[in-house]
Amino acid sequence: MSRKLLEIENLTTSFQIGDEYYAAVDDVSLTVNRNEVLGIVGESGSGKSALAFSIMRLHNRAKIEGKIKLEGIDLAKASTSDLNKLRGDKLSMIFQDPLTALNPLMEIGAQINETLILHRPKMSKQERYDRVIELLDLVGITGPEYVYQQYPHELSGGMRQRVIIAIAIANKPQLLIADEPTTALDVTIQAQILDLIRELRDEMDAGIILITHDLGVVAEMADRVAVMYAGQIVEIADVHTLFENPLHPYTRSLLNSVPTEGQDRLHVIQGIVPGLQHLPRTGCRFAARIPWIDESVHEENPLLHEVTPGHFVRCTCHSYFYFPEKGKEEITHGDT
Ligand SMILES: Nc1ncnc2c1ncn2[C@@H]1O[C@H](COP(=O)(O)OP(=O)(O)OP(=O)(O)O)[C@@H](O)[C@H]1O
Repeated sequence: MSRKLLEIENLTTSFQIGDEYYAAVDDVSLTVNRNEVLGIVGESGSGKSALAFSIMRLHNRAKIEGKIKLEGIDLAKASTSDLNKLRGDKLSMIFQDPLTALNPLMEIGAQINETLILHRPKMSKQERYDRVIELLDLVGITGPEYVYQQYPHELSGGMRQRVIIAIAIANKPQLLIADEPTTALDVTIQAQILDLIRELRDEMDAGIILITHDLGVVAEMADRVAVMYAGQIVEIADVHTLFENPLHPYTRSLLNSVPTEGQDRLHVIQGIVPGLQHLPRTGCRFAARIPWIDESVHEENPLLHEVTPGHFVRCTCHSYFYFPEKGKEEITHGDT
């Protein structure tokens, strides 16, 4: 069986603002294998959630171009009824905000039960009840029989997030997308949830897309990492290579803005990701945020280059990049 689970080819997702369409995901191609966690990192507004929502086909007014093949089925072209069959079954997502993702008026057990009724209609009532209890237990909720009858507001944030995960994994998805699954949680709960996601990958041979701002989480969890900036992937590599030898100025700036022991000064990335209407659409999109780098070193139409097997970086400017705090004589690839 092929290890490739998801193959995204030249995906562009655009939103209409006024009379124009603007791409929030711009010509993205990537693969997720079975039993693999692909981390996606980037600042707010870089297009990570837009990519996740495109894979789930949850945008109702976006224009989607390109291919999103899940085990050969092109989700970009799938009908609503086919998507309804796939979502919550082969394909699942853990959303950022556990409170808004749950129905406040419905008991926890009934909410998990719903997805079983929808996708496993042949299960008996007793089998479904047993499965819900099993799922609550699996996500580390103690007293599952009691929690079954509780309402979302009666649970802590960490427990609600576990319920969301129980719903997402109820039907053993092949692809699980986790969008900032632990942002709202304290550190101990965060570690437990991440362990759980790792177990899922191994037990279900699932592919996982983990979207996060937190580079520590990525370092710990991901097998490969894609760095997104302004709707594009600017670097992709296995996790070890990305942290040991980051090349793109954006990746290096992100890594260099994380405090480490013995570091006297942090690099602050200048500016912010521009809004959709103001994104540069030609040239190196990161150029404006590294104005001390000579314009001539950017490619006119930056492409992803494979620098070593499996390590891709966009634009040739990485060869000339240095941190202003360190000075030009410090140019060495990956010296963060
Ligand atoms: N439905 C929409 N209509 C118009 N613009 C949108 C829509 N959804 C997202 N955008 C824009 O697309 C760009 C990418 O947004 P997205 O939410 O994907 O970023 P992100 O990297 O996930 O950020 P965050 O980490 O804050 O969730 C932003 O400029 C955002 O304002």
